[in-house]
Amino acid sequence: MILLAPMDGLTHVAFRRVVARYGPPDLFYTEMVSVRAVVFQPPERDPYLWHTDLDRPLVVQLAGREPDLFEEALRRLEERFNFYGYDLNLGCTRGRARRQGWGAALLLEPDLVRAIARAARRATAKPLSAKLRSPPGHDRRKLFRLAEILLEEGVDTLILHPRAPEEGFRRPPRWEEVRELKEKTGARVIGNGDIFSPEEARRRLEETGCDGIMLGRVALLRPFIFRDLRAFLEGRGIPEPPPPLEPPRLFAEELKLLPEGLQEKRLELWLFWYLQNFPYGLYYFGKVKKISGLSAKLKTLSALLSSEAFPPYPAHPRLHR
Ligand SMILES: Cc1cc2nc3c(=O)[nH]c(=O)nc-3n(C[C@H](O)[C@H](O)[C@H](O)COP(=O)(O)O)c2cc1C
Repeated sequence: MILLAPMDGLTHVAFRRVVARYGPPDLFYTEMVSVRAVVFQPPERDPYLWHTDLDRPLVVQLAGREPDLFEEALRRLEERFNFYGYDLNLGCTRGRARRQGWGAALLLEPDLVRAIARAARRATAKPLSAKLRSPPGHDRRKLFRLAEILLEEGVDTLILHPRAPEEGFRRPPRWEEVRELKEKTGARVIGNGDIFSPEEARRRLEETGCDGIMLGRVALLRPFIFRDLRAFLEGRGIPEPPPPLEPPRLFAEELKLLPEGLQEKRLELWLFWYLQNFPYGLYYFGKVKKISGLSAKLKTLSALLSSEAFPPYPAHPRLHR
């Protein structure tokens, strides 16, 4: 199983459709959606939940800390849409999540995790995953205990990004924890973290015996990675990359699905990552950011990228945000 990771501000419907047009993963994930927003606003009008037939099967990732809000949010989503499944965010380390005590903050609250998983399971019979970071200090005992709790409460897939919250993206992920989690639980385990090429993807699958991998930033740099990875795993070799201007053109077309007020910001957020494919990418990004308007931005990009080509894999982002 190859999954597209949830990424805040980035894995919206427009981006997912670009990915789908090149070659889809087995499962798409939305960016995280707050349970509070789902409960207190009309979900149909929430662009973070918009989706189409192309970006399917789609899992909605939910973030929050109140079990009753998880339950109510899931009921509302179940009544209105036909998502493939849901995911509980137990890994986000961003400021908002830290301040409000959700995401990775929940790794230290096993009783609350149990209550959330139980409430979620009451509200849906669909596939339910939980995406975790390793607990602080890479405490294995805590990791296995959390896994046990989640599985007891009916979560069917564990997705592990084996970095502790305090590490941000600084230290390499400890993939041996993915293998141990699989061995220890026998559950469906998906590994995530620092896969930047088809070769690395295959190595992680082979080394850990996990059931699948989830790709995040490499998909921002190469939205066609799922096509490449599938071809590579099937022994067909990696196809030629598209011209560098093609993904931004497709992206700008698909952005029309989002509210107008969001389109330019979303293009910028993505270009910050995408342009890191190229040695002077951050300089290009600075130039494009200064120009206002979608079509003016594209025109500038077209000049900047006209003599660029994708370097071979691995596609490493040089900077984080
Ligand atoms: C910009 C950005 C936004 C992210 N937003 C989310 C999110 O909404 N929910 C989540 O569970 N993880 C989020 N993550 C973490 C990714 O899903 C993933 O676990 C992490 O990037 C490691 O995978 P990678 O090395 O393949 O990028 C985010 C990561 C990045 C870089």
